[in-house]
Amino acid sequence: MGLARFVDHKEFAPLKNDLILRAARGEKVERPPCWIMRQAGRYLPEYHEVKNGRDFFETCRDAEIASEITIQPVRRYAGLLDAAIIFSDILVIPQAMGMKVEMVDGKGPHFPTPLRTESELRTVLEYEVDVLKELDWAFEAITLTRKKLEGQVPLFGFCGGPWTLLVYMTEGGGSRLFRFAKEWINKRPDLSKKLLQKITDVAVEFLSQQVVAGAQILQVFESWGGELSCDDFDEFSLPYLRQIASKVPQRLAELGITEKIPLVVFAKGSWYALDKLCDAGYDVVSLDWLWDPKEACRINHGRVTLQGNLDPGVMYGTNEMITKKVERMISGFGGGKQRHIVNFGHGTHPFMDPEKIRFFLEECHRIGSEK
Ligand SMILES: Cc1c2[nH]c(c1CCC(=O)O)Cc1[nH]c(c(CCC(=O)O)c1C)Cc1[nH]c(c(CCC(=O)O)c1C)Cc1[nH]c(c(C)c1CCC(=O)O)C2
Repeated sequence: MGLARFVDHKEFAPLKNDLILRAARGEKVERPPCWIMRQAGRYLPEYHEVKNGRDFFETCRDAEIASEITIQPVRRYAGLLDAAIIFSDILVIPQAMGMKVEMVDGKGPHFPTPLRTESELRTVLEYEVDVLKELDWAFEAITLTRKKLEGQVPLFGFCGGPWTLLVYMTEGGGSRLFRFAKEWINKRPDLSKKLLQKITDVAVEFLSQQVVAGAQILQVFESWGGELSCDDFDEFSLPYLRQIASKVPQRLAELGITEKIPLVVFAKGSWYALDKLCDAGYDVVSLDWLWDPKEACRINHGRVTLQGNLDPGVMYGTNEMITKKVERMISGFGGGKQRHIVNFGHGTHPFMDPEKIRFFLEECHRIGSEK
């Protein structure tokens, strides 16, 4: 068991807006809280200005820059966003596990030596991961961001889901066919599960230490969930997502944090798993835009708070269209006064107009406050 970095939470300013925490707990709220996956990043001119051509992971590792980028959308959309999410990436876990990951401009992540052989995989299994040491920069960025936020909104910590990280580690980057990841789970399910377990152990420690550093709510991004069949999701994703939800509170208690930290899971594309995800130990289940909110609410039956799920592509439309889709979303989730957090069904795109996103947020506030 590693030690904790010492961060005195009393030095953090009191939270002025706890709407998302209340909604995650299932309380009745005055309007649905709003935030957007990838709300920091390439669609914002101020992101490019601060990044200034630097390497992506270098910007993540610089606490000053990462905190500035995290706060940019909160500043630009003053009063419209109800959470910040730390500027980092899901691929920092594979890095902490000893793998090299580069971010290639215009192409996305690239692993020069993906896991293709048993001996390569065993090297990662045997690698002793010191989460506090390998990811110290991430914790430093969280602590600094939390201070700079001055209690305006809660700060999200996050990590990748184990299956999604296995995909990147074996494919070596984004993929269309998932040939190598599918080869691993279908040829060597035993070894695949060992890797998933190792990633899970690192994820539990990483998420818990993010809370020690100052994160107030956590999200697990199982972005490639929908590439698994229903059967395989039950075997290669769900058990590890469940473990994360049950072990993070245990680890937090060991680390002296007794307050309940809301946990969010986003398993993109795994529509067949909604019922099970509502019982997986998370407070919030995030939905992609393929869901009809009414149908999702029917299945959920009030067990968790649902997050989502506007098609991000609506941002390319007219204001009238945005209004119409926001109305449908909020009324679909029952009016937004309970068990709903507004979000997109996936992240922003680099081509989006920041003013459309402002309009979207304003409409969510207006429509979500009605009645
Ligand atoms: C799959 C995944 C990744 N990273 C992430 C996921 C899960 C969410 C999802 O499904 O989209 C998570 C992530 N990545 C980033 C954040 C920051 C916080 C935020 O949401 O604002 C978060 C939460 C920044 C980023 N992560 C990345 C950027 C772009 C970096 C740049 O070129 O400036 C940002 C702002 C790079 C990245 N990182 C990843 C990819 C595939 C890419 C390339 C994306 C692309 O080209 O569109 C892996």
